Amino acid sequence: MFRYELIGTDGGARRGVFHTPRGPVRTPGFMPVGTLGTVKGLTIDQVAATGADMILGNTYHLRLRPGHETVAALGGLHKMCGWDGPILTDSGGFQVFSLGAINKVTEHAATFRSHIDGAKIELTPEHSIEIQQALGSDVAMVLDHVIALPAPMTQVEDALARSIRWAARCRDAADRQDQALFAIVQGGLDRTLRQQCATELAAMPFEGYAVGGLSVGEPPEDMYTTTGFTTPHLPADKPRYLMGVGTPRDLLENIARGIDLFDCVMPTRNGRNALAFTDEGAIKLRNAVHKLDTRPLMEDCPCLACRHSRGYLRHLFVAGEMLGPILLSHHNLMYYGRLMQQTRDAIEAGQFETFKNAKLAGWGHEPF
Ligand SMILES: COC(=O)c1ccc(CCNc2nc3cc4nc(N)[nH]c(=O)c4cc3[nH]2)cc1
Ligand SMILES: [Zn+2]
Repeated sequence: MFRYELIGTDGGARRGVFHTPRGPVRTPGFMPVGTLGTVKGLTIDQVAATGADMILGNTYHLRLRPGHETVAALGGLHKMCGWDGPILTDSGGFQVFSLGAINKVTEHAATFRSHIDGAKIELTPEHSIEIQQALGSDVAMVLDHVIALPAPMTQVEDALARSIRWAARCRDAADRQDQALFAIVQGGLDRTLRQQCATELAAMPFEGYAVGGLSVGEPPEDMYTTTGFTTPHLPADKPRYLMGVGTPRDLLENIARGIDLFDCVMPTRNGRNALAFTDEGAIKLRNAVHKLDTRPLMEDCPCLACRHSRGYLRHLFVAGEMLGPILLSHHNLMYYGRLMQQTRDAIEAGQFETFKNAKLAGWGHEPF
C-alpha cells in the first residue's frame, strides 16, 4: 500500500517517490496547506495545476469545524473537497499548543477550549487517530507534544518522552491498512535528544518520519543544523517530512540535509498578503514602484497571475479586489511546485549543489 522508492541521491539530497493508494508523491515535494479542506482561494484544479501531488489538512481545525463526523457524512475529506490524490492530515499536536486555549496537558490528553466556540475538547492520541480515520486521509500524523523554543531542557525532555509514549498509543490505535501513520521526532535543538528520539521512533513500525518542533521561532541556521544531525538516524527507506517549513531557501537547505517532504503556509498566506516569490527574491506588490510595470512576475511562469502585469496585480491589492490574493496564491504555489520539479531534475543530474547555489545567489541575502 505505502512504499518509499529511493531513485537516487546527490550528496545529502534524495530523489524518490512515495507510493500511496491514491497515487505517487514525487520527492523532494511540497504540500500546499488546505487547513479547512480548502487551499484558501483556489479551486482544487488550480491546486493540481501547480504540480502538487499531496495536500495537507488539519485535524485540529476540522474537528472544530465542520466536525469530523460531518466530514465523514459528506463522504470524507477527498470527496468533500474533490481532491482524489493523497492527503496528509496533521494530528493537532502543533495547533492545540499554538491555537487552542490549553487548560492542561496530562499523560492522558491535551485538553483545550475551542478557539471558535469555547467548547472543552480532550485530544488524546486515540481521539486524534479516530478523527484522522473519519477524515479518511491517506497519511495520518501521530499526536505529539510540541513546545515553543527556547525552552528549559527539562521541559524539552518531558515533552519528548510524552511524544514517544503518545506515538506508541497512536500506533496501537491506527488499524487501517489504507492509512499510513508517520511518527514525529522532537527534541528541541539538542543533538543528543534528537538522535535518541529518532532512534527510538525508528525502532517502531511507521510508514514515514517527520521532523517536528522546528520552524517555531528558531534561527534558520539552527533549524538546518538540527535537521542535519537528525535525518541520519531515520530509516533511509522511509520518507522524511519537515513540518511547517518554509521559505524557498529553507526547502533547498533542508533537502541538502536529507528531507523529502515539506508543508508550509508561507506561499499561500504571504500570497494573500501581496508578497510574490520569484527567482530574484520576494516582491511586495503593494509597493508603488510596481504601479506602471507592464512585466509579469516571471517571464516563463505558466500561472494565472503571470498572464497579467505587475501593475495590474498591484492595482488589485490596492483596490482590495478578491482576485489579487487568488492570483498570487496560485503564482506562489506554482513557484514552489516548479522549484521542487527543478530540484528533482537537478538531483537526478547530479547537479544539486550547483543548482542550490545558483538559486541562493538569485534570491539574494535578504530573508524572504
Ligand atoms: C505568513 O506566515 C507564515 O509564512 C508562516 C506561519 C507559521 C509558520 C510556522 C509553521 N511551523 C510549524 N508547523 C508545524 C506543525 C507541526 N505539527 C506537529 N504535529 N508537530 C510539530 O512538531 C509541528 C511543528 C511545526 N512547525 C511558518 C510560516
Ligand atoms: Zn506566475
